[in-house]
Amino acid sequence: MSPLISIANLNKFYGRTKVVNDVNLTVSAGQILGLVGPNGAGKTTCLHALLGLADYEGEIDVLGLDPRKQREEMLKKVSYISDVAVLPKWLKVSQAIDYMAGVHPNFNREQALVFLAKTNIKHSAKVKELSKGMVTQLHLALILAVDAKVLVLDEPTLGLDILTRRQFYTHLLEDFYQEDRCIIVTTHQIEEIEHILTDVAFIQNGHIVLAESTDEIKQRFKMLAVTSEHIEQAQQLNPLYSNSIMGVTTMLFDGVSIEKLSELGRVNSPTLADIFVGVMTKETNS
Ligand SMILES: Nc1ncnc2c1ncn2[C@@H]1O[C@H](COP(=O)(O)OP(=O)(O)OP(=O)(O)O)[C@@H](O)[C@H]1O
Repeated sequence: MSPLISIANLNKFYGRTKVVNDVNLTVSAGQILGLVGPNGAGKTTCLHALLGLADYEGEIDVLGLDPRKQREEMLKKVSYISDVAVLPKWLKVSQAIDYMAGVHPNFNREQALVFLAKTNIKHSAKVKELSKGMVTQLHLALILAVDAKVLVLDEPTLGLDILTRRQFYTHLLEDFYQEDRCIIVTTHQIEEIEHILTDVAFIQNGHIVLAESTDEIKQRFKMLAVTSEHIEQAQQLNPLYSNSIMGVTTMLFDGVSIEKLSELGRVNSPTLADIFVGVMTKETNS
């Protein structure tokens, strides 16, 4: 089955500065890809290219369409929540729903109402009367009720409290995710979305430094709590990073067998955040 999104040799310059550097990525049905990178790495720029919001060099195919030339057609099947999502302050919740039902051919009013019923948002309320989290929930209700094959989320939970952030990702899985759809999500709170991701791409300085399924990544990387007498031996296996706190040294390894590491201490599975720090540290030092 061909991917729903295919990005090939994507480059983007602002003036003379290259901010996206030869990015290649595919996302297939059923995948939830986390695009993770430090500030200014190029995540939003990649997403804007994908949505036809920014010009670029390279080839992007979304659902068989070219975002530059067939944007209107593409947006019938693609939903997007950006980190700067705003809704007009004077708009009533009921008007927002009517508006979406009027303009979007694939908007499902019933689904939006079901979603809103799970919140404290009143239909008669104006956007200016809602808290920041409620505005995001309203936005989410509107977007998730669009029958889209592709959902693009750029820091969707920015400014929300931890309970609302958790709720957001639970709703995403329960109310949107299906095997025939895909999601691309960027976030700095990688630990909060780790459990929902099927795939991860780490990006630094516009360049993809690691792109794999979360299963493969968990196989590849191992965390070792090294016993003191084995620290030198462990160093020789080239850890991505080494950290000593209160007399315990932990090291992150890429591609070293569990058997070998077990001889040197206790082996654990690192979190994606650990791996991200390790890979970024290695890239910065190399
Ligand atoms: N309109 C613009 N004009 C000039 N440079 C820009 C513009 N938009 C983004 N950039 C630059 O492109 C680079 C990538 O920015 P981008 O917003 O894609 O990063 P990001 O990974 O999304 O960052 P963050 O996590 O901070 O949101 C940055 O160096 C930024 O300064």
